[in-house]
Amino acid sequence: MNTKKLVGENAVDYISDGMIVGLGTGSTAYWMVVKLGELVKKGLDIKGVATSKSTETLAHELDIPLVNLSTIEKIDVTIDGADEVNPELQLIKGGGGALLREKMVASISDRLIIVVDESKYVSNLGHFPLPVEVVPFGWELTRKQIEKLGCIANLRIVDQDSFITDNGNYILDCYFEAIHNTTDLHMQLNKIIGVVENGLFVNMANTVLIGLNDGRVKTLTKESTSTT
Ligand SMILES: O=C[C@H](O)[C@H](O)[C@H](O)COP(=O)(O)O
Repeated sequence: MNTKKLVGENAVDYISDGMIVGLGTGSTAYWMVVKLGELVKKGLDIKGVATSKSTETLAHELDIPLVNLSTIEKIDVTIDGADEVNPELQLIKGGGGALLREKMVASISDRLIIVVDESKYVSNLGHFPLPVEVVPFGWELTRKQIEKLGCIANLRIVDQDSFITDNGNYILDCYFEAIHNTTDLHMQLNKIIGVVENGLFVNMANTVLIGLNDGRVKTLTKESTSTT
């Protein structure tokens, strides 16, 4: 069972004609974008806003019309993946390095819908290392400041080189044993000079769709839970 495909495709039910849609990044959001491309070919009239260069490329390949974030004031719905989700619908994102653009898009979205497989649903955030985007200048100093908050922060390396985000920055993957006060940590991290943004999404998601191994999809909102 490809639960990422299951839940990604399921999420397009939240999209309708005339909407501006935030297009998430990653291997789960991918399936939503592909399905949306099929619907656009059949006549669905929407405009997308990409959360990364890779999603922008995919949307172009699928002929999904895009608008630039700078030209709009609000997005009707954004559908995106996550690396961890807790029962309060708080998230860790940025495993693919797209957290800054994802957070900018989410911040002007009327509704943020998160699509994950069941392995991502956890009681406490923090087992997955928290990605923090930092400017390359003086990054070792920034790392020291971040580590004072109680973690080990590793520079993300890909193919033996520093990973560079779409915005030209580095990612520090921060290993906290567990993250209990997400609001405080979010604020403390973003106060450090040199930090651009962190991967904690607090009070942003409205709905989480979880693809279950038995082929069903669980829908979580702050008020209710249902499985279909
Ligand atoms: O930077 C990447 C994004 O936050 C992704 O949405 C997140 O890492 C989940 O990706 P995936 O669906 O590939 O596990």
